[in-house]
Amino acid sequence: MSDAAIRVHNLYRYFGQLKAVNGISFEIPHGSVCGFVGANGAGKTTTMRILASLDYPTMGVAEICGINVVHHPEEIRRLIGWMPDHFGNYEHMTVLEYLDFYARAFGYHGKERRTRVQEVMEFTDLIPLAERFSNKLSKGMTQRLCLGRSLLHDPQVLIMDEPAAGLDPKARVELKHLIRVLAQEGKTIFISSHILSELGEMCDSLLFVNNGRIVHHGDSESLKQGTDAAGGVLYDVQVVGDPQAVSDWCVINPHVEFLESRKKGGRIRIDTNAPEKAAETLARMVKDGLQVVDFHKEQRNLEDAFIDMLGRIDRGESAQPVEQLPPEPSFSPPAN
Ligand SMILES: Nc1ncnc2c1ncn2[C@@H]1O[C@H](COP(=O)(O)OP(=O)(O)OP(=O)(O)O)[C@@H](O)[C@H]1O
Repeated sequence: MSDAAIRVHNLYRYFGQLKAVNGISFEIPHGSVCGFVGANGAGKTTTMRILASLDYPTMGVAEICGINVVHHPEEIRRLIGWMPDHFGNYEHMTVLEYLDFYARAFGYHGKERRTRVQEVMEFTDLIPLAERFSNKLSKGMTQRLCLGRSLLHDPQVLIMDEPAAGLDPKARVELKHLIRVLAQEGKTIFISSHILSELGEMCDSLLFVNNGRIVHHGDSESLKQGTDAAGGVLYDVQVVGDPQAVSDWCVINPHVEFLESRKKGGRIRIDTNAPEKAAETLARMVKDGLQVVDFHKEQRNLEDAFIDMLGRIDRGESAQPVEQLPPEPSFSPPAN
């Protein structure tokens, strides 16, 4: 048995001929924040719904804290907080009534119920909105209400499907702050989003999915510092004196290409990822008389790195889907 908070092993979900989830495997350790990224239709919601025990896989295993989501859905619903991408709220029900209703549904009574609702409203800053009708909230307030609802039973694992979609920048910052606080409290958070730069900031790891398969699982740095489409690495070089010296030097040196001028030097491309090659290039520059004051790998943003990776996969080049693990026994969903 795995001690991961979330474990998915060779998971498949077919809708007729469509392979929405096509053999994915990953583990997310306790207390970490993992971003789930992919284009529209990549299979994120389907995977999350299976983890939330709202759908059955065609084949494979999904576990939360070592508990199988298909075999023990009731236990899973105690362990997880589920924040769907769309959620319904009720007309003529205030924020307070709404949360109180769900607290009852979770089985809380009397003082304990009032305390839970109060704590959640404080955390999500909903107290000033307690008497507001829940269907008359802004998108940001609605998301805070949805987060509050998912936290009522103090779940260990939070599964959030596109929580930042449609939020203005201020509401996004507020949501990010709440997620950070929850992470500091030790909750495991699995969050999907299209806003890659924000995910990179708040996640310990990123899981990229494409056409139902995992294409990258690692931290955002490893993705941003990857190679370009042809395997080269980009560097920023700054020199004292004439910046033209950098481009002149590149013309007569193999394996190095000058890409564009910068105020104090230029942007160059070294045609291999090997660090020795970078060290050798820098040493040669200095030996040839360039007064180099800065020489560093260019940081690409996550969007560019992701698009680049998808391009390579489409062309059948270097990046490959993460290796598939041997299958575990499949099962048939219960008949009910
Ligand atoms: N109940 C269903 N019946 C048939 N096809 C479905 C069903 N649910 C999802 N799909 C299809 O499965 C694929 C994956 O959908 P999914 O919603 O998981 O993607 P996603 O990555 O969450 O996309 P988005 O970012 O647009 O929400 C899509 O092609 C979708 O149309």
